[in-house]
Amino acid sequence: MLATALRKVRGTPAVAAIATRALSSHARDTNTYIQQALAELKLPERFEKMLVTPRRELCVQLTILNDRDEVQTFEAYRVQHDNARGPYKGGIRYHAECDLDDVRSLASLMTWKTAVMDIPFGGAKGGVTVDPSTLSEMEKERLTRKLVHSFRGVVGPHTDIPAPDMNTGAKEMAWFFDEYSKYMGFSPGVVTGKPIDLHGSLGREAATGRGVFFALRNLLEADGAGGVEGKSFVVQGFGNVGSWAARLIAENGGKVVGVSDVDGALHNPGGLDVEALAEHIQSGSSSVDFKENGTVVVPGQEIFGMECDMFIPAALGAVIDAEIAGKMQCKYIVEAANGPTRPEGDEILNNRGIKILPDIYANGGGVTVSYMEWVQNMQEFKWSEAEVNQKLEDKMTSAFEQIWDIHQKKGVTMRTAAFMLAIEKVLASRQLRGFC
Ligand SMILES: NC(=O)C1=CN([C@@H]2O[C@H](COP(=O)(O)OP(=O)(O)OC[C@H]3O[C@@H](n4cnc5c(N)ncnc54)[C@H](OP(=O)(O)O)[C@@H]3O)[C@@H](O)[C@H]2O)C=CC1
Ligand SMILES: O=C(O)CCC(=O)C(=O)O
Repeated sequence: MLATALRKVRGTPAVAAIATRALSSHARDTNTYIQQALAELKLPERFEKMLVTPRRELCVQLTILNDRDEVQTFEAYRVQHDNARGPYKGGIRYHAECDLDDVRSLASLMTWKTAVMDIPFGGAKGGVTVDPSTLSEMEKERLTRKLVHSFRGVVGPHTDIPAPDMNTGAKEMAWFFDEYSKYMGFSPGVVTGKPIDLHGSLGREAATGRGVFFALRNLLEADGAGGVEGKSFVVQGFGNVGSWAARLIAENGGKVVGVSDVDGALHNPGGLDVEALAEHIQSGSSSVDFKENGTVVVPGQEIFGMECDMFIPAALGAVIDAEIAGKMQCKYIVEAANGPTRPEGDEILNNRGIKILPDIYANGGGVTVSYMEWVQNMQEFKWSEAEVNQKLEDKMTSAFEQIWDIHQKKGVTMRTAAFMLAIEKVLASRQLRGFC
């Protein structure tokens, strides 16, 4: 059916450059990757505009009273990119540098990610321009509840389902669920990534990092490089995603030789004690105060030049530009972060023979288990953690096999292969629904 659907839309001139006029770097980068896949698919230009343009963008001002009774105002965004395959889905980020362009790009990536992972959702993303470290717990709660007040008309269990992203987690999702339920009645399915004791799913907290682990293991095996054991890894960002990925790598015999966060980077060619580092950070200490034989503290930017088998960006987007790409000393990059590699960096890495497993697959474990949480909420049952992890592993493997197959058969990068897979699925749904 997909082949028929696509045959009908082919046959007109291949895509030309898309209009990037109003876009700054993040959205333009994502659109470049879409263009590259569209060119391979030889799809007509008219689809390009439709695929890159979000369905809806909501920009609001959130005003709260801070703990000193002063008025504080924050910009917040929800971009709903595409819902052809199901309700919009995507996290909410709290970050000082988050802006509409950033959220636009992240929302688009969600559309392709849910399609690659073959879960019945579309793509959206939310963000608040705020440095959460400057807010107290009470202020963060007020801000989150205000966000629900502004977004409640466009989100819902069958409409748009938010989740955690950078600097948000189970606590924020609990406030979100509670506030939304005040307006709309009991609605656990409005948001995923909730605490286990409040309709969250077992396995969701670790899911993105666990998915990254399955992804990298699949890549090494398919590429004939063997297993994780004995290989060296560098992880940029040691939050939810980076720390879980690093833990699973270490648990499976991999050597994590470098990690970084906002405070700086740690380097230990013999392999860091990841569990001890995670406990150290969890206790409120800075990563750079971690003391271990053989571990040295270096400036954060040095993480990119560390020698390793595999580099895992797990922090912000757009960190690997042309200059950084020229310095990297790894064989593989597995994109745990969203949008970490800029197109000019991507080209250099491809030319250097460094293989990149793209974000829209590599970090798809989070939204996949979010889908499982939503299913459990809607059906009012609970899967065990082992069941969730097994379903996640199956999904990660099945998506990988499809990407690898396109990569091998068409001779395109894994990024282009993943976008090709996703675009075909979204277009087929769009066409079957009548392009409305
Ligand atoms: N959470 C999820 O389920 C999913 C997340 N992602 C993506 O994964 C990435 C990480 O998200 P997540 O782990 O949830 O976020 P967290 O907020 O839990 O962690 C982010 C980490 O990145 C670090 N960091 C931030 N800025 C820098 C910097 N300039 N240099 C080095 N490290 C930095 C932070 O350091 P510090 O702690 O010092 O602030 C922290 O360790 C993001 O790109 C996100 O979009 C993708 C799919 C799902
Ligand atoms: O869990 C989700 O629904 C979305 C997570 C997310 O924002 C992402 O995958 O980037």
